[in-house]
Formats: sequence, C-alpha cells, structure tokens
Amino acid sequence: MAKLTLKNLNKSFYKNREAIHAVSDLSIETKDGEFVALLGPSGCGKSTTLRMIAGLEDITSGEVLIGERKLNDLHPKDRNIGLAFENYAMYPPLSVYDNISFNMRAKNVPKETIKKEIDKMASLLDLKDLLAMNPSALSGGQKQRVNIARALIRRPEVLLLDEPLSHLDGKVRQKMRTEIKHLHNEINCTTIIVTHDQLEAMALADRIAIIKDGVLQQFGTPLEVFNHPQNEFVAGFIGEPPMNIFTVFATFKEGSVYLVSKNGKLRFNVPDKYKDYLEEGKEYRFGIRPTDISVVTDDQPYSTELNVTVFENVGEECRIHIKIEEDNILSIVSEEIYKLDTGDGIKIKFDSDRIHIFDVNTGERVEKQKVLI
Ligand SMILES: Nc1ncnc2c1ncn2[C@@H]1O[C@H](COP(=O)(O)OP(=O)(O)OP(=O)(O)O)[C@@H](O)[C@H]1O
Repeated sequence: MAKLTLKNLNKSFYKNREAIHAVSDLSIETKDGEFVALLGPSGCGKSTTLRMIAGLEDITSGEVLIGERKLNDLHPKDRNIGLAFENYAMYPPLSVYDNISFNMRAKNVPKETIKKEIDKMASLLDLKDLLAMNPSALSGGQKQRVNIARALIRRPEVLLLDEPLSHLDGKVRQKMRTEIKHLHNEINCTTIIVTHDQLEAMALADRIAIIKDGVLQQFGTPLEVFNHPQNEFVAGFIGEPPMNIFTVFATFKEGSVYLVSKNGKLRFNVPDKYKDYLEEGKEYRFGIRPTDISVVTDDQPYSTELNVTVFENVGEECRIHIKIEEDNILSIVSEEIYKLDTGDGIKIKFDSDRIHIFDVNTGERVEKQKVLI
C-alpha cells in the first residue's frame, strides 16, 4: 500500500514549434490503497498523466511521488508500479503461465516461488483454466485479467489501469468491472484507472479526478461530483442522461428569489439562501438532473405548467421531454400513472434542494461551501 502524489504536474508537447499543454498544473494526492479514476473526454490528458506516473513519458515540470519517494528520475522498472494497458502485448508463442511469469523467470526466481505466486494470481483473477492456453485463444475479458495478473505479480505499490474495459462489450464489460472492484477490495493496492466513461468511474472509484483540457476540474467522491459539481463542465459530464442546463436570470421580488428562463416561459422560486449568491438581473446557468424534476398533479406552489413534446415509457421509468424554444428539459419519473401524449399539459416541479447554479462567464458553481455527504 502506498500514497501516490502528483504535485503541480505539467506536460507540454511541441508540434510545429507550438506547445500543446497536455497536462497543466495537476495536483492529486491519493490515500493508501485508494482507487482513483482519471476521467475526462478524449484528449484531456488522462493517458499522458498515467504515462508520466509510469515513467513512459518525460515530465515537463512537477513531481510524482510514492510515499516520500520521488519517481521523476527513476527508470520505469524501478518505480514499483504495475501497469495494465488495454493493448499490452503478450508474447504470442508463450502460454499464459509463461507470460505472467516472464519477468520472474528473467530474474531467476526459483520455480516453486513462481508457481506459488501464479497460483495466488490465478485464484484471485480466476485464471486457473487459462494458464496453459496461448494468448491468441483468449477473449477480450480474459486478456484483461491476464494483463492485470502480469502487472500485479510484481507486487507493485501502485497499479495503473489504462482504459481496461473500453474494448469489451456489454455484459463482459460489466462483469469485468465488478471483477476489478472485487480485486481491488481483495488486494487493496493503490490503483489509478484511466477512463472516459463516467459510469465506469462512478462505479469503481473511491474518488474521481475530472479533467478537461489538461486541467483538473474537481477531485471528489462519486457522490460529491454527482451531487455537488464544482462547475458546469462537471455537471454536464457526470450523470446519464445528462443534467438539464439552461440560461436564466435572477429576479428578486417581495423578499424571494426567482429564476426566469431567457424566453420567460419558466419562472421558479429558489431557496432564500441563494440571496447571498445571486445578483438581481444577472444571467446564470441553471442545472437540474432529470430525476429531480417531478410531475405534480395538484396545485402545488411553484409548479410550472408546460406541454409535453415527447413521452417515452422505457419500462422501469418514464421520460418526459419538453422543448420550450431553445431550452430542452427532460424529466424522468418512475410512476406508471403517467401515460402522456405530445401536446398534453403537465405541471412540473424542480426539487429546490437539488438545483445547481453556475456563473455564466466562469462556469463555476455560485455557492462553494462543501456539502457533507
Ligand atoms: N506524443 C505526443 N505528441 C504530441 N501530442 C501529444 C502526444 N501525446 C498526446 N498528445 C496530445 O496531448 C493531449 C492529451 O492526450 P492524451 O492521450 O493524454 O489524452 P487522453 O485524455 O488520454 O485521450 P484519449 O481518451 O483519447 O486517450 C492531446 O491533445 C494529444 O493530442
């Protein structure tokens, strides 16, 4: 077990003399044994960060440490890091057993010790039936398990997983995700996973570092980033279907705060605490998750009457799409009583405890106090 620290990490590539800042001033500190996901869209710098930790990419500036040990100038093999890449090549003529034990054999580790270690890995990763096989006969999920075994057999202090599930499909992917989580619970090795799949990050990680254009946007538990996104990017990136986000302006009337959509058709009251954060007449970006919009049947205060654009019943939930000029709103309700048609009038209500308001210019959340979850 070990604590991994990234301190003001920077990486610039140069293309035609122009600098590409792939990673900008990234600082993250894991706990011992923590499972951390680096999450962000394609090109945001996740793999470059992982490669710098592994020693496969030079660091432009900043530090990588395991505990107090600085890794910057160490050769990859001296870092005590296990690396499982998605397309990590295995030696095709060798059996799975020989592939996993390759490095130990190269170091002349006694045969009995190797066997003991491989038996441990085989039971941990369910590899017993695969050990005699040739890599070319393995399925995608099996290859991943062997890759992870190869990384773990070195007993690394930190395990790095680069998109381990991205080429697996549907059920195998989900099964492998559960296996990785289970494995982590068993070995408790500090683990960094790179993924662009927010659901994967939410399901696996203790904490998620969300990165955009090489810059850390938020580092928090899955619940923190879901319930309290620090900016509009995180709000839109986490959650499926994504959060409804549209532009509003604030008005103050008789001591209450109202937000009004740009087209004037949505007007709703927000809790009084927002008086401290909002300025009268100013524009904001307003966010609410589809599951935090309910349909109300009676005359509840602060509900808004609108017309259904599209209604979908997808079995376990109903999805109500409402288009009001440029604004699209999606409400997800579980009640089966809602059988609606296009054009039907309904009343919707926002859960005022679960709204998100962002500065229109910076995208930052207007209220910054930490929510304890
Ligand atoms: N060797 C390189 N030379 C020049 N630019 C590079 C190099 N490697 C990465 N980049 C650039 O650095 C940025 C970050 O790339 P990186 O591969 O780390 O992103 P990523 O988040 O892992 O993306 P993906 O999910 O697509 O793998 C991108 O703009 C990429 O084009």
